[in-house]
This record gives sequence, C-alpha cells and structure tokens, in this order.
Amino acid sequence: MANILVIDDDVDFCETMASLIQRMEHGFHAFYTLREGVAFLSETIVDVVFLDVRLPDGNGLDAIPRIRASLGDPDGAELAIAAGVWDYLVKPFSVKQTRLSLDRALRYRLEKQQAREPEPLDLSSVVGEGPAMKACYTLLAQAARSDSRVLITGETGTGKELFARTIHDNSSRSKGEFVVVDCASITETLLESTLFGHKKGSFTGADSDRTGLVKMADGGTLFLDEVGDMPLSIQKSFLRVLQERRFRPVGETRELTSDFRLIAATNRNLQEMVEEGKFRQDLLFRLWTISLRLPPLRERGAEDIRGLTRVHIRNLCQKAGVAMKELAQDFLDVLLAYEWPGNVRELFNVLEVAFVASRENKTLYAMDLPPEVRIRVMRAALSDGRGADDIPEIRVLSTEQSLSAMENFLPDSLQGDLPTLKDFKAEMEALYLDILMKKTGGSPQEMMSVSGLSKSHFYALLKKYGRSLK
Ligand SMILES: Nc1ncnc2c1ncn2[C@@H]1O[C@H](COP(=O)(O)OP(=O)(O)OP(=O)(O)O)[C@@H](O)[C@H]1O
Repeated sequence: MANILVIDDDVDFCETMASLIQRMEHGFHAFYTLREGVAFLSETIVDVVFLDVRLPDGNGLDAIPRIRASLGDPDGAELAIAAGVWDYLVKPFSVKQTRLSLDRALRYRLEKQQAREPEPLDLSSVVGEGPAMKACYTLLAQAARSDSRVLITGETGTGKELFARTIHDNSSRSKGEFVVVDCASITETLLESTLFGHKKGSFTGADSDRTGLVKMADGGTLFLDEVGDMPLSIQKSFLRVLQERRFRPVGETRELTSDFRLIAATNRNLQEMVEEGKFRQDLLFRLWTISLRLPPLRERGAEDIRGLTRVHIRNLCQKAGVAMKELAQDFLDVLLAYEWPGNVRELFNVLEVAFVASRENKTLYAMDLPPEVRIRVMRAALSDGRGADDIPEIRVLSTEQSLSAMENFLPDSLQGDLPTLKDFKAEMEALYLDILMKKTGGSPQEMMSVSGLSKSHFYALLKKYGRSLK
C-alpha cells in the first residue's frame, strides 16, 4: 500500500481521486492549499504527490523543490522532476489514464527503493575496517543476496569458514542448515557415506541408516572446507551431485535429491592442482560463480590487527569476568611487527597465551607474549639491519627489564635452567650464521668479509650447523 497526496483546490477533482485511490487500496490525503500540503509533507512520508499548477496561495511548480526536500529523498527528483515532473496530466483526464500513470510511478519508485536499500548485512562477527576487508564485504554482500556458488580462497586462519557462515546467515537460506564438510579430515573410505549417507547393512559397521551431509544441507548451505583435499574418486561423484542435485546413498537403490547452496573453501591453488592432474577441471568450473580471496593478516594493515586484538581481548576479559585490560604500546608494537603466518587464528591463540600469562595484571605487556613470537620479531628486526632501538620491547625497557626481556628472547632450547656456556655459544653461533646469510644475501665472499672468518672456519661452521649456501 502506498501513500498518495493530492494538493488541488478543485473539490470535485479531490473527491474523484479519493474514490479512485481508495479503490486501489492506497492511503489518500488531500489539501486545497499549497501551504497545508507542504506542511503535511514535513511530517508524513508519501510516495506520490498529485500537484495542481494553479493554487490559491501560489504556483504548484514553484513548490516542487520544497516538496522534494520534504520527501527527504534526493532520488525523488527523478520521480518528481526527471523532466519537470513524472507525468503531466491535463484536466479533465480519464480515470484509466490516471490509474496507469500512478501504477507506473509507484512501480518505478518501488524498484528504485529495492535497488537502493537492500537489507543491511549482519557483520557483527567479522572484524576489520581496512580497505582489503571492505573489498571482501562487497563480494560477501553480493554472495549473501544471491544463491550463487562461492569459492573462498586464502591462507589458513584468514576467516574462510567465518565468511562462509556469514554469507549463509545473511542469505535467504539462513533458516536452513549450514553443513560443514571437512574434506581434509574425512577418510577416503568414509567420505562417500559421510557425504551421501548409507543404508543399514550396506557395509560392515553400518548398523543403521545414515543421512549424509548433502541431504542434511537440503534447503540450506553445504560448505566444502579444504575442497582441494577431496580425493579424485569422490570428485567425480560430487560433480554429478552438483550437476543434477541427485545422489545415491551407499547401498541404496533409489536416488535422493537435495537443494543446497554450495560454498567451497581452500588454501590451495586449485588451478595449479588441475594442471598437475590432482583436481578435476570440470569440478573447478562448477565450484564457483563468485570468487572471494581473503587477504592474509600481514596485508590487512595495522588498524585491523589492533581491532582484532581489542575485540578478542575484550571477549577473553568478558569470559573471565574481569575488567578490560589495557594494551601497552610495546605489546601492540610486537603484534604489529610479527608476520602472522597462521593469520587471525594464530593471533587469537597468541592473545589467549598472553592473557593467561598476564594473570591479574591490568595491562598486557610484550613480556606476556609467547617467546617464539618475540624472538621472530627480534630476529627480523636484527636481520633487517635495525638496531636494538628499533626493537619495540627493548626500546621501552630499563636495563633490568631489558635483561629479563633478553632472557625471554632466548630460543626454546635455552629456556628454563641456564644451559652450559658451550651450548649457549653454539646456539648463538647458529643464529649469527642465519642473520649473516640473510644480510649478505648468501654471498660467501661477503659473509667471510663481514664475519672475519677464514674460508676453512666459515665452511666448517656451515657444516657444523647444517646450513647450505643457495
Ligand atoms: N575478520 C575476522 N573477524 C573476526 N574473527 C575472525 C576473522 N577472521 C578470522 N577470524 C577468526 O579466526 C579463526 C580462524 O578462522 P576460520 O576458521 O574461519 O579460518 P579458515 O580460513 O577457515 O582457516 P583454515 O583454512 O585453517 O580452515 C576463527 O576463530 C575466526 O572466528
């Protein structure tokens, strides 16, 4: 039902319009003066205005900008004044003609509104405001508002499953099941029965009928996690399911159907796997219409790392029933300098370790972070040619604190009880070699010149620590 306003001082005309519009089951309002009509518009949202040109208190055409402003809809301009007005009706005009024009204007407005104002997405479980993530949200929205197949790629821990769930939760299938198939962990012998189900007695151990995951996803979403790990033998039967939406449970004679939406994810390069004969080209074609690549954490920028950290620490504090802890600058500096090969999953694990290590303290310091993370940051800083001043943790600590920080930087093998000097020297020698190699790009001449080692000593050290030149 739409809301229609007539501003016209012709009483007969207003009555005719009232009966027409009410028959069309729309809301109807009429005013005989411009002032009253415009005042009404400032309080009420209407869809279409029938406006007389000559009114007792002014010219209707002059009021169009004010009417547009009252509608609060800049695109209303297109409706009301695309070429002056939506339509220009000359009195006396036929009911049929008026009805037709009104219908068209309302349809146009509805289409505009639908195109302009899609349902807002619920992204409450996804954190990240940087440009790399914003580009992903655009694709996520497209995926959520369609029923297309989606292939999500990205390194481990980048949020592929989280995105798949968010697409499902925001889609028209959200009331159906979101069924996860972990292609990497299901054994080849069980994959077929897990996916398609089986009939009681069809093989040893099949004590009862079992509904497969494909059927469970009927009306919902089937999420194929690590699809690159799906054995070739299953790829063939799965291709058929995608083409025909039909499948046969193990030991069953009749076929079943399932209407599911497919989302697949992988951290592998499927095209390369196709070229190596490890993945079927025809299946790859069928996996996606929309392809979404999630960026690794190191490409997402400092703001996203800070945002994810704050959100996760807040969740941990809430769960533990303690006040939100503060994040010291040195703590954030180490998090920002680390490479995060395991992405968001690794960040969350590291934060959990730091949270536990911080005990009752109100602030999280770099000291609370796992030593391996801090060692890597220190090594990277040293091998980049940056001095201790550039290593976040050392910069802010007193001598005493630096000493204990350095203790924490020690490699795992040297943690705990103090090792013998010989072991310690060996560990440091190996570390020195690694840094030397990185800084010199592995050139033996340069390595010998920088380190001052003789040729025989240099090659003996390489051999001793199992390092080889590229
Ligand atoms: N943008 C994000 N906002 C909030 N949490 C995130 C985000 N990305 C990932 N996570 C969290 O990180 C963890 C790992 O995410 P998820 O399991 O979705 O990654 P994945 O890419 O599917 O990993 P894998 O390839 O190893 O299966 C989850 O706890 C998830 O909630």
